Amino acid sequence: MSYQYDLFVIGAGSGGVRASRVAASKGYKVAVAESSALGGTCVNIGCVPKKLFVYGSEFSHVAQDAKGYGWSFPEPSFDWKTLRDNKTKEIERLNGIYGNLLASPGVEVIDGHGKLVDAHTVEVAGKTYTAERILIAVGATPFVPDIPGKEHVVVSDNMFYLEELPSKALVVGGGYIAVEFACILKGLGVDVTLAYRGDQLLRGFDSDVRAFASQEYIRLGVDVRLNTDVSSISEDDGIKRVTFKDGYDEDFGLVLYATGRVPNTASIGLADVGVDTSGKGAIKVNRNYQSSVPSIYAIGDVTDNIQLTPVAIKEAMALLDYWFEGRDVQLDYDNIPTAVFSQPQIGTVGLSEDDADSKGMDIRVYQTDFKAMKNTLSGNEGRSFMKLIVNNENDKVIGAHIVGDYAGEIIQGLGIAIKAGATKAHFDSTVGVHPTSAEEFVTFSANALKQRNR
Ligand SMILES: Cc1cc2nc3c(=O)[nH]c(=O)nc-3n(C[C@H](O)[C@H](O)[C@H](O)COP(=O)(O)OP(=O)(O)OC[C@H]3O[C@@H](n4cnc5c(N)ncnc54)[C@H](O)[C@@H]3O)c2cc1C
Ligand SMILES: NC(=O)c1ccc[n+]([C@@H]2O[C@H](COP(=O)([O-])OP(=O)(O)OC[C@H]3O[C@@H](n4cnc5c(N)ncnc54)[C@H](O)[C@@H]3O)[C@@H](O)[C@H]2O)c1
Repeated sequence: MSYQYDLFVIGAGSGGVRASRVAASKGYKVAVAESSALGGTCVNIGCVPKKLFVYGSEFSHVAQDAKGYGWSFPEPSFDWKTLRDNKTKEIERLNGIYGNLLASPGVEVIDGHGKLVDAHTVEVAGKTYTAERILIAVGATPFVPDIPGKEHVVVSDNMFYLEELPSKALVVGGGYIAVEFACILKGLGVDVTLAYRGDQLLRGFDSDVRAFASQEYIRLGVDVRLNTDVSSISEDDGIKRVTFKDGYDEDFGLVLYATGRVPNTASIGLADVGVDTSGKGAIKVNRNYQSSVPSIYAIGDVTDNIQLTPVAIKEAMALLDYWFEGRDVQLDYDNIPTAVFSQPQIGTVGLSEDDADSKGMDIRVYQTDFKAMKNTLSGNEGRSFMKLIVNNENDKVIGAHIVGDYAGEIIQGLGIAIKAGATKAHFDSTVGVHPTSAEEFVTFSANALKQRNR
């Protein structure tokens, strides 16, 4: 049987772009269908514009912090449309780069929504295309719970194109997107309430990190309300009236729901072709990213594993090795470093203290919190936190956690050390970089041992 393409990819996001362009550069005839902009969530409505907004937001502290260093500025002011539109120009520049990345190895880009017709056929805008293999990399989309008035809320996708910034906003959720946007909005001058239904933000992170970060968000001026959930929302003349489950009402200019993301599989014909999915619509794959239909593969957020860009990219590379070198995929999902770009940032890699305890491991924990040097002259009260978890059985460092400036940058290097199996003795024998916050990780002494009741 001959097909038009060796590989047809649905979705030109983090995973789909990498798989398409590398497969084409290795000699496959490849097409990719994209229903929106090249680059996917990360480039257009995720990591990249989000980080640009974080930078924009952080400038709000500069004038205040610089005073103690001798600087004075006229009263600062902020123009939302300048930030929003400069961000959009930068994203459009990146879209062009992605177009070139795909064009140069000869990937054919097809505009439109891809839908499976059978195990080897995809339909896009009324035309059908056949391929020996189909890769589904359609990502995920925001999930909003079914509450009365859900039509009055926005999701992260909308935050990048708001016409105006509200003066007062409610952010609902307690994960990455909720805390990142609560801090972005606060820095941009919005009065922010962050409502989370659970008893602490950032489920899944180390408990001390969660408590410390939450305190720092409060210090920043975010009104963090735990054990709080919304029962309904109504709108009058643009003002959103939110009724909370305890019966209390409050008005906001904007309500952002950041309550998780679900795989983008509602309308791609999976059931018709026999591709198995989980309850949430995630495509079930084996270790080589092959679905229940052998010619159809899936990577990235659509499999609802770990929703991070570098994970989608690594999965694409692992799948290419499987196809081209015949090597079974051995991707190691342990010790994936990650950062939350809140203010302050969080960086984390390896096990939390809670994870290690629940595995019954014999551990010791070093931790410290301190005022970073930059905050001394500025008078900024913000503090940093660092924590190292060590396995007593073999002295290996099995977890590192930071809340503070540059956490995302610092954790990348610690990720390498932990991946390489570094012990506490290796950390101790490493010469610190002085004066930095990161040097705390190589100078933890017995004085920093956490008293644990175990
Ligand atoms: C606000 C936000 C901030 C984030 N920040 C970070 C961060 O800082 N760091 C990080 O690592 N991760 C971050 N993420 C997560 C990251 O964006 C995703 O994990 C990553 O983009 C997943 O890549 P993917 O290839 O699976 O899917 P995506 O990048 O989502 O790409 C899927 C593509 O498929 C297209 N598509 C969907 N359906 C179809 C169809 N039927 N036909 C054709 N095309 C289709 C979509 O338009 C999209 O372009 C963030 C996510 C969000 C929402
Ligand atoms: N810096 C980064 O790397 C980064 C940034 C943003 C997003 N992401 C990725 O995108 C994913 C999605 O982000 P997210 O913040 O939407 O999801 P998340 O899973 O991190 O957080 C979702 C939050 O919504 C809450 N929630 C879920 N259902 C709810 C309901 N019915 N009512 C009230 N609250 C509810 C959850 O308890 C949780 O706190 C993340 O898990 C992450 O993998 C990464």
